[in-house]
Amino acid sequence: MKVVKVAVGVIVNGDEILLSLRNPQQHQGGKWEFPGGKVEAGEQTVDALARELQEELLINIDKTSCKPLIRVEHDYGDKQVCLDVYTLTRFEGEPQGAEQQEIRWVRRAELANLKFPDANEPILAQILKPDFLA
Ligand SMILES: Nc1nc2c([nH]c(=O)n2[C@H]2C[C@H](O)[C@@H](COP(=O)(O)OP(=O)(O)OP(=O)(O)O)O2)c(=O)[nH]1
Ligand SMILES: [Mg+2]
Repeated sequence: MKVVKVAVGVIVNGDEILLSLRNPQQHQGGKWEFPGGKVEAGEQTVDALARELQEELLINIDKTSCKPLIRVEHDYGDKQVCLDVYTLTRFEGEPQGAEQQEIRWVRRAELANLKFPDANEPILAQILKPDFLA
């Protein structure tokens, strides 16, 4: 099966992280996600991340503030994904759910109470480490 390469952004503001609710008709619909999307052929991952965050949230990120956090490979059975996850702290514009999706700033300690796709487990573990972003 072909692996879908995905650029994912953990957008951090102090102790809060920006989440986006996947639309019900999408793969893994109805679950919270870190915004991002598929990397196109020939595209650099951070460029894909910037493009996706512009499309989904109408923000312009500072690519130099993007730091690799973790790579997660996960097989959903119907779909295999490789998530390249970056933290970022600097962007311009006020985030909006440009694709009619709900968005929400959530404190790190609250993340454990929300439903995420299975692939996100190791990402959440990284974010919940005491030295995250230290
Ligand atoms: N963005 C994002 N995708 C995730 C996360 N966790 C996870 O398993 N995924 C999966 C779900 C999808 O199969 C894939 C991302 O695809 P996507 O649907 O967001 O791609 P896209 O934004 O380019 O959207 P589309 O135009 O294809 O609908 O990665 C996550 O935290 N964020
Ligand atoms: Mg997306």
